[in-house]
Amino acid sequence: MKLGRLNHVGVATPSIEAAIAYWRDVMGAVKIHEPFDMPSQGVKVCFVDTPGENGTAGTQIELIEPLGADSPIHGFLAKNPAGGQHHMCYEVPDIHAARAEFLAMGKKVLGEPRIGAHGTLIFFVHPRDMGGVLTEIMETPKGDGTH
Ligand SMILES: CC[C@H](C(=O)O)C(=O)SCCNC(=O)CCNC(=O)[C@H](O)C(C)(C)COP(=O)(O)OP(=O)(O)OC[C@H]1O[C@@H](n2cnc3c(N)ncnc32)[C@H](O)[C@@H]1OP(=O)(O)O
Ligand SMILES: [Co+2]
Repeated sequence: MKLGRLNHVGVATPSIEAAIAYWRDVMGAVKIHEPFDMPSQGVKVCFVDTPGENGTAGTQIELIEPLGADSPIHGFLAKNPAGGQHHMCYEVPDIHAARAEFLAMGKKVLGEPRIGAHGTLIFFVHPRDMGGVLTEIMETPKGDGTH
Protein backbone atom coordinates (compact mmCIF):
# COMPACT_ATOMS: atom_id res chain seq x y z
CA MET A 1 0.00 0.00 0.00
CA LYS A 2 1.36 3.50 -0.74
CA LEU A 3 -0.08 6.20 1.52
CA GLY A 4 -2.14 8.57 -0.65
CA ARG A 5 -3.49 12.10 -0.19
CA LEU A 6 -5.67 12.69 2.88
CA ASN A 7 -8.91 13.51 1.06
CA HIS A 8 -11.04 14.24 4.11
CA VAL A 9 -11.50 13.88 7.84
CA GLY A 10 -14.97 12.58 8.67
CA VAL A 11 -16.63 14.33 11.61
CA ALA A 12 -19.93 12.91 12.87
CA THR A 13 -22.45 15.37 14.26
CA PRO A 14 -26.03 15.21 15.50
CA SER A 15 -26.73 18.41 13.56
CA ILE A 16 -25.01 19.55 10.37
CA GLU A 17 -26.78 22.91 10.76
CA ALA A 18 -25.15 23.51 14.15
CA ALA A 19 -21.81 22.17 12.91
CA ILE A 20 -21.86 24.60 9.95
CA ALA A 21 -22.26 27.51 12.38
CA TYR A 22 -19.26 26.22 14.36
CA TRP A 23 -17.01 25.79 11.31
CA ARG A 24 -18.06 29.23 9.99
CA ASP A 25 -18.12 31.30 13.18
CA VAL A 26 -15.51 29.60 15.40
CA MET A 27 -13.12 28.14 12.83
CA GLY A 28 -13.51 30.79 10.13
CA ALA A 29 -14.19 28.38 7.26
CA VAL A 30 -14.75 30.35 4.07
CA LYS A 31 -16.00 27.58 1.78
CA ILE A 32 -18.80 25.43 3.17
CA HIS A 33 -20.53 23.38 0.51
CA GLU A 34 -24.28 22.73 0.34
CA PRO A 35 -25.30 19.74 2.49
CA PHE A 36 -26.70 16.78 0.57
CA ASP A 37 -28.33 13.48 1.46
CA MET A 38 -26.79 10.09 0.71
CA PRO A 39 -29.67 7.71 1.54
CA SER A 40 -27.64 4.77 0.21
CA GLN A 41 -25.01 5.47 2.85
CA GLY A 42 -27.39 6.52 5.64
CA VAL A 43 -25.92 9.99 6.05
CA LYS A 44 -26.44 13.65 5.26
CA VAL A 45 -23.09 15.09 4.16
CA CYS A 46 -21.56 18.58 4.12
CA PHE A 47 -18.00 19.33 2.98
CA VAL A 48 -15.97 22.16 4.52
CA ASP A 49 -12.83 23.14 2.57
CA THR A 50 -9.55 23.81 4.37
CA PRO A 51 -6.91 25.93 2.61
CA GLY A 52 -4.47 24.05 0.37
CA GLU A 53 -0.90 24.89 -0.66
CA ASN A 54 -0.36 27.38 -3.50
CA GLY A 55 -4.01 27.42 -4.54
CA THR A 56 -4.39 23.63 -4.66
CA ALA A 57 -7.45 22.05 -3.07
CA GLY A 58 -6.82 21.36 0.63
CA THR A 59 -8.11 18.49 2.72
CA GLN A 60 -11.79 18.72 3.56
CA ILE A 61 -13.78 18.21 6.71
CA GLU A 62 -16.66 15.88 5.90
CA LEU A 63 -19.55 16.57 8.28
CA ILE A 64 -21.89 13.58 8.51
CA GLU A 65 -25.30 13.43 10.22
CA PRO A 66 -27.39 10.26 10.55
CA LEU A 67 -30.01 9.79 7.81
CA GLY A 68 -32.60 7.10 8.49
CA ALA A 69 -32.99 4.48 11.18
CA ASP A 70 -30.24 2.27 9.72
CA SER A 71 -27.54 4.93 9.57
CA PRO A 72 -24.12 3.38 10.37
CA ILE A 73 -23.27 6.34 12.61
CA HIS A 74 -26.10 6.00 15.15
CA GLY A 75 -23.87 3.74 17.28
CA PHE A 76 -21.02 6.25 17.21
CA LEU A 77 -23.30 9.14 18.22
CA ALA A 78 -24.88 7.07 20.99
CA LYS A 79 -21.37 6.80 22.48
CA ASN A 80 -20.40 10.36 21.50
CA PRO A 81 -23.60 12.45 21.72
CA ALA A 82 -21.82 15.71 20.81
CA GLY A 83 -20.27 14.05 17.76
CA GLY A 84 -16.56 13.81 17.01
CA GLN A 85 -13.79 12.66 14.70
CA HIS A 86 -15.25 9.63 12.94
CA HIS A 87 -12.94 8.50 10.11
CA MET A 88 -10.00 9.42 7.92
CA CYS A 89 -10.18 9.07 4.13
CA TYR A 90 -7.18 8.55 1.88
CA GLU A 91 -7.03 8.51 -1.93
CA VAL A 92 -5.70 5.62 -4.02
CA PRO A 93 -5.32 5.35 -7.80
CA ASP A 94 -6.95 1.88 -7.98
CA ILE A 95 -9.67 1.00 -5.44
CA HIS A 96 -9.78 -2.70 -6.34
CA ALA A 97 -6.00 -3.16 -6.03
CA ALA A 98 -6.07 -1.33 -2.69
CA ARG A 99 -8.93 -3.50 -1.39
CA ALA A 100 -7.05 -6.66 -2.37
CA GLU A 101 -3.97 -5.39 -0.51
CA PHE A 102 -5.89 -4.76 2.73
CA LEU A 103 -7.54 -8.17 2.50
CA ALA A 104 -4.14 -9.79 1.86
CA MET A 105 -2.88 -8.08 5.04
CA GLY A 106 -5.76 -9.70 6.92
CA LYS A 107 -7.52 -6.40 7.57
CA LYS A 108 -11.31 -6.41 8.03
CA VAL A 109 -12.64 -4.65 4.94
CA LEU A 110 -16.23 -3.53 5.44
CA GLY A 111 -18.41 -4.46 2.46
CA GLU A 112 -17.82 -4.14 -1.26
CA PRO A 113 -16.60 -0.92 -2.93
CA ARG A 114 -19.49 1.49 -3.36
CA ILE A 115 -19.93 5.05 -4.58
CA GLY A 116 -18.95 7.59 -1.92
CA ALA A 117 -19.63 11.28 -1.40
CA HIS A 118 -17.17 12.39 -4.10
CA GLY A 119 -18.75 10.10 -6.68
CA THR A 120 -15.90 7.57 -6.79
CA LEU A 121 -15.65 4.08 -5.34
CA ILE A 122 -14.81 3.78 -1.64
CA PHE A 123 -14.50 1.14 1.04
CA PHE A 124 -13.87 1.17 4.80
CA VAL A 125 -11.42 -0.81 6.96
CA HIS A 126 -12.45 -1.65 10.51
CA PRO A 127 -10.90 0.53 13.23
CA ARG A 128 -9.89 -2.55 15.19
CA ASP A 129 -7.34 -3.36 12.45
CA MET A 130 -6.26 0.26 11.85
CA GLY A 131 -4.94 1.48 15.16
CA GLY A 132 -8.39 2.48 16.35
CA VAL A 133 -9.10 4.71 13.36
CA LEU A 134 -12.00 3.90 11.04
CA THR A 135 -10.27 4.25 7.68
CA GLU A 136 -11.93 5.05 4.39
CA ILE A 137 -10.14 4.45 1.11
CA MET A 138 -11.43 6.24 -1.99
CA GLU A 139 -10.43 6.19 -5.62
CA THR A 140 -8.94 9.53 -6.66
CA PRO A 141 -11.50 11.58 -8.59
CA LYS A 142 -10.53 12.00 -12.22
CA GLY A 143 -10.48 15.54 -13.64
CA ASP A 144 -8.82 18.65 -12.22
CA GLY A 145 -8.98 17.59 -8.58
CA THR A 146 -11.33 20.38 -7.53
CA HIS A 147 -14.25 19.38 -5.31
C1 LIG B 1 -19.83 6.89 2.26
C2 LIG B 1 -20.19 8.31 2.30
C3 LIG B 1 -19.14 9.17 2.98
C4 LIG B 1 -17.91 9.27 2.10
O1 LIG B 1 -16.90 9.83 2.56
O2 LIG B 1 -18.00 8.85 0.92
C5 LIG B 1 -18.77 8.62 4.35
O3 LIG B 1 -17.64 8.61 4.78
S1 LIG B 1 -20.08 8.02 5.26
C6 LIG B 1 -19.37 7.52 6.83
C7 LIG B 1 -20.37 6.68 7.55
N1 LIG B 1 -20.33 5.30 7.09
C8 LIG B 1 -19.56 4.40 7.73
O4 LIG B 1 -18.93 4.69 8.73
C9 LIG B 1 -19.54 3.00 7.14
C10 LIG B 1 -18.49 2.15 7.82
N2 LIG B 1 -18.74 2.05 9.24
C11 LIG B 1 -19.27 0.92 9.80
O5 LIG B 1 -19.53 -0.08 9.14
C12 LIG B 1 -19.52 0.96 11.30
O6 LIG B 1 -19.51 2.30 11.73
C13 LIG B 1 -18.46 0.18 12.14
C14 LIG B 1 -18.49 -1.29 11.75
C15 LIG B 1 -17.07 0.75 11.93
C16 LIG B 1 -18.82 0.32 13.61
O7 LIG B 1 -20.17 -0.05 13.72
P1 LIG B 1 -20.91 0.11 15.13
O8 LIG B 1 -20.61 1.44 15.74
O9 LIG B 1 -22.35 -0.25 14.97
O10 LIG B 1 -20.22 -1.05 15.89
P2 LIG B 1 -19.77 -1.13 17.38
O11 LIG B 1 -20.44 -0.10 18.21
O12 LIG B 1 -19.89 -2.56 17.76
O13 LIG B 1 -18.21 -0.75 17.29
C17 LIG B 1 -17.25 -1.80 17.16
C18 LIG B 1 -15.99 -1.25 17.75
O14 LIG B 1 -15.50 -0.22 16.88
C19 LIG B 1 -15.43 1.01 17.59
N3 LIG B 1 -15.82 2.05 16.65
C20 LIG B 1 -17.03 2.22 16.09
N4 LIG B 1 -17.01 3.30 15.25
C21 LIG B 1 -15.75 3.80 15.34
C22 LIG B 1 -15.09 4.91 14.73
N5 LIG B 1 -15.74 5.71 13.88
N6 LIG B 1 -13.79 5.13 15.03
C23 LIG B 1 -13.13 4.32 15.89
N7 LIG B 1 -13.68 3.23 16.52
C24 LIG B 1 -14.98 3.00 16.23
C25 LIG B 1 -16.39 0.89 18.75
O15 LIG B 1 -15.99 1.76 19.78
C26 LIG B 1 -16.21 -0.56 19.10
O16 LIG B 1 -14.99 -0.69 19.80
P3 LIG B 1 -14.93 -1.73 21.05
O17 LIG B 1 -13.56 -1.54 21.59
O18 LIG B 1 -15.21 -3.09 20.44
O19 LIG B 1 -16.04 -1.26 21.97
CO1 LIG C 1 -15.98 9.83 4.34
